[in-house]
Amino acid sequence: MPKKIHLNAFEMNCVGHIAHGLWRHPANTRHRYTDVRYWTELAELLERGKFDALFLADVVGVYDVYKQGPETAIREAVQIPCNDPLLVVPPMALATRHLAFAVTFSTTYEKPFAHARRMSTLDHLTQGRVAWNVVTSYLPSAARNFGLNRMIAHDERYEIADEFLDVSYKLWEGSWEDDAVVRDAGKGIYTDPGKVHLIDHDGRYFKVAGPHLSEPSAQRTPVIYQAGSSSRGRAFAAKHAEAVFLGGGSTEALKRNADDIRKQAAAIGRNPAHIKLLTGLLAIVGRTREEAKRKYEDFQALYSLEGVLAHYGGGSGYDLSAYAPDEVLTYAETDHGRTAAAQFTKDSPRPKTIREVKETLGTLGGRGLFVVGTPEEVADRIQYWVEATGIDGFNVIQILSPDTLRDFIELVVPVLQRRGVFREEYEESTLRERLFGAGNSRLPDDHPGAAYRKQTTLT
Ligand SMILES: Cc1cc2nc3c(=O)[nH]c(=O)nc-3n(C[C@H](O)[C@H](O)[C@H](O)COP(=O)(O)O)c2cc1C
Repeated sequence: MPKKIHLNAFEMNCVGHIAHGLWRHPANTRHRYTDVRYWTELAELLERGKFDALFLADVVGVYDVYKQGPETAIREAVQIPCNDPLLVVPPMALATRHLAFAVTFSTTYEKPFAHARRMSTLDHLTQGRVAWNVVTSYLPSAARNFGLNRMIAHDERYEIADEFLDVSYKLWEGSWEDDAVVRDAGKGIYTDPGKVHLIDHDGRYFKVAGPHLSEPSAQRTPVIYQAGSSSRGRAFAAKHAEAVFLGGGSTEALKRNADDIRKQAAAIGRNPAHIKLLTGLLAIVGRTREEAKRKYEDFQALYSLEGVLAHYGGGSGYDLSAYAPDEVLTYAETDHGRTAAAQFTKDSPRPKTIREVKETLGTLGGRGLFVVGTPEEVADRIQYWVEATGIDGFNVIQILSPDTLRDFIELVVPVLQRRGVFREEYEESTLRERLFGAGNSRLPDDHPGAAYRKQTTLT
């Protein structure tokens, strides 16, 4: 029985998410992102395509590393303008019954008590169809937006994230017992106070008394996504993540990271099968190879290297405008994203000049798994990558919205379904059940969050 593949749509509440410059394409409707119907139409399309979820990335600062300022990012719409990822979820949840939603929030800048209630509210409203992409953030401008002069050091951001998750688990898993709400009109008791507990967390970074303000939702803890692939990021993923969005463009790097996360998870007593591993996929599909190639040439002509360099500068910390073309890019330990910093340096089979890095970045698909072809050819590559890396699925990137996903759903999904590697129908389920099987709406017992269940004292 071939492994069923998981598919998310990789999106962001903005005009320029990844395919920079393509907002200029006449068929692109991304400028409609401020219209709620843009989102409900996308959700309905994804549900028709039987996708697992819509994954909404987010940042809380402007990309201002490239050319030492935000001008390029602003001019090129590189993740600015950009709206809140969470507020588009309720209307999409109303327009669908099965599609789930992963929203990105930063443990470096959010506060755990308010965030825990926000996520419980979403889990209630979506009947358990929500995930949280846990990020530590990598933009210095984000630090300046939240009262800091510079970013907190890279590894310390993960220390904060570890404690943030512990506080969250105490609130989600331990504060309310499953039978706390009695709603006994005769006795006038809505909730049994003996079954709602303080958490009295007093840690290095957070002090939270509790109790949680939300009653238990279908999943309690939302499905935990994570996306950082540095060594500290992988250790964090091995402890907390239920789904990891792996960076690193080559199949070798992906396999290496996937194997390492599973090995680290097993070493701390987690079943590695309780972590799904995904990566980004850029697929340009046509009914014929010629049609696909024409689309690619059409998109490449509009792809903006300046926009990509602004995006890469924020993610990696490298301002490539400051280098001569023939200089070799060498790894520098910055406090930005180390996955991005490693991609063309220590993760690259050989040193690359700035000219070569710019050529790769300026080519659509240059940074990850990329395929141009017929539906069968795209499905072939998808199955090859799953077998070659051991990953469980993909975050499908949009070039034109919604044409890219519509092409994928109308042309590639039926091939994957015919080959028995993708669902033909949804089962009634929460997102966690969809990933890990019926009856698994709550965290598995081997997850660190489960340790806070059924404890009357949570300190
Ligand atoms: C594929 C991928 C997607 C990511 N998406 C986001 C995002 O939406 N928002 C964000 O702040 N960070 C995002 N990140 C950054 C990571 O969450 C993490 O904060 C950053 O990479 C630093 O971690 P690292 O040094 O372990 O890579 C992403 C990283 C990767 C590899």
